[in-house]
Amino acid sequence: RRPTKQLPPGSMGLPVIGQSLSLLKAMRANTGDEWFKDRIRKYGPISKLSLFGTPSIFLHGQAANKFSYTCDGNKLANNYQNQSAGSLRSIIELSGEDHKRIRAVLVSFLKPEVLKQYIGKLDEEIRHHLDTHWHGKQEVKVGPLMKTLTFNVICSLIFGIERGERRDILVGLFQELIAGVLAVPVNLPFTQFNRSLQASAKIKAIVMDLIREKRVAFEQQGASPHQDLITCLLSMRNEDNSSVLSDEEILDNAKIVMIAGHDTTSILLTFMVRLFANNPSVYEAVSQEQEEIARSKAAGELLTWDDLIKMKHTWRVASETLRMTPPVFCSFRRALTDIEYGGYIIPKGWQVVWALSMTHMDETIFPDPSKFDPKRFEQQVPAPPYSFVAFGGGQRICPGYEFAKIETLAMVHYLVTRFKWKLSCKDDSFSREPMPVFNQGLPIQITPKKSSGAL
Ligand code: HEM
Repeated sequence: RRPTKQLPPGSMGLPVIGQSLSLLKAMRANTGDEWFKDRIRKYGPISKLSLFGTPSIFLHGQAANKFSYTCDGNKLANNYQNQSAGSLRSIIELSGEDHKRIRAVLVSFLKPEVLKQYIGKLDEEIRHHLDTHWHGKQEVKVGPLMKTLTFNVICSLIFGIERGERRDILVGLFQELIAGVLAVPVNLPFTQFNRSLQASAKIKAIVMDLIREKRVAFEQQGASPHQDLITCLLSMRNEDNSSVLSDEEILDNAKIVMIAGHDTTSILLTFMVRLFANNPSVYEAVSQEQEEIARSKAAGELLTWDDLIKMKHTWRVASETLRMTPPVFCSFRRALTDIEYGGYIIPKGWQVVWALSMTHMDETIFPDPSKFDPKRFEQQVPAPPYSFVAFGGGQRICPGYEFAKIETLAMVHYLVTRFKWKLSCKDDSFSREPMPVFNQGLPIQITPKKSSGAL
C-alpha cells in the first residue's frame, strides 16, 4: 500500500506553546500516562502536536518503540535541547560513527568483566554511606540520600574522584543542574534556570581542573588510560596523534554519564524503599533471599560478584518496579529527513515523542498491568522485544544496565539485612520533572535489625 504522505491527525494547539503546558502540568501531577492515553483515544497511535516550540509526532506501541530504537541514526537522531546542561557534543547528541566511537569507550568501562573489579569499592561506598547517613538515625529522607549515594558511587567507580570536599561540592551542583532541565528558560537572578546555569559553570570549572590533573597523570606520570573514564577519553588519538576529543567534549560526556548514571538508579532505589514500606510481603521475600546470602558470609566480609548473581528474586522485584514506574518516562528524537511511518509522513526537523511506560501498562503484553507481580520476569518466554523498555533499546540501549543492576542489588542487600522501616508521612506521591521527584522526599522511620552485621 502506498503511504498517503499525509501528516497524522491531531491539533497543533496554540502558537509556540502548543501542548507543552498541559503536558508539563500532567507530568508534575503524575498523570502523564493519562495524558498520553487521552491522545491515543482521540487520535489513535500516531498523532501530531506541538511541544516545547517544536512541531512533533507522538507515537505509541511496541512497533513504534521498535521503529524509534532501530531507525537509522542518520534519519532519526536524539533531540536533547538542554540549554542549562549546555551539552551539544556528548554521546546523547551524537549519531552515526561519532556516537558509536564514544559509546564503545563507555561500554568498555561498563561491561561485566570490568565491573567485577569494582565490587569491593562499591561495597565499601555503600557501607560508608549507611554508617554516615542511616545508622543511629530514627528518620531519614530517602530521595535525597539515594541521590547522594549513587552520585558518590559513580564519582568513585567511574571517575576516580575519591571522598572529600570536591565530591561533596559536585553532588550539590549536579542536583541544582538537574533541577533546571525542565525549568522555564528565564535567566533572571533567583530563577531555577539561572541557578542551573550557575551550577553548570561551576561544574565546568571543577571538571576542567580534573581533566588537567588526569592529563598530567597520564602524559607525565604514566597513568593507565583505563584507570578512569576521563583518562580514557583524553587518551583517544587520531592517526596523526592529535586528540580525538576536545576538553569541552570530554566535559560534556563526563557530565552526561554523571547525570544518567546517578539520577536513574537513585530513583529506582527510592521506589523500592517505598514499595517495601507499603508491601511487607514483598519486603519479607527479598529479605529472605538477602539474609540467606548474608548468612553464607563471615561477619564484615565484602559482597562478591557471585553473591550478586544469586540475587535473582531481588532483581525481578527491581524489574517489576521499573516496569510500573520507569525513571525515564518519554524519549525525544528528531527527524533528519522526511520519514514515512505507518502510512503518514514525519517531516524533516519534526520531533518524535513516545512514552516508554505505555507498553509497560499494555494488558495484551503484561496481563493485569496494575498488579505488582515480579513473577512476570520469571517467565520462560520473556516479554516481546521492545515492550519492556525501561533501559531503552536498539543502538542506544542503556550502557549502564549492568552497573545499575549491581549497585541496586548491593544497596538493597545492606538495606534489608540491616533495617526495617515505615513511611513517616502519608504523602508518598511524586511528580515528574522530568525525572520522578517525591514531593516530601520520602521520609521514613528506620529501626535497625537485631541481626544486623553493623551493630
Ligand atoms: C535504573 C537505572 C537506569 C535506567 C532506568 C536507565 C535508563 C536509560 C534509558 C531508558 C536510556 C535510553 C534513553 C533513550 O533512548 O532516549 C538510557 C541511556 C543511557 N544511559 Fe541509562 N539508565 C540507568 C542507569 C544508567 C547508569 C548507571 C549509567 C552510567 C553509569 C547510564 C548511562 C546511560 C547513557 C550514557 C545513556 C545514553 C546512551 C546512548 O545514547 O547511546 N544509565 N538509560
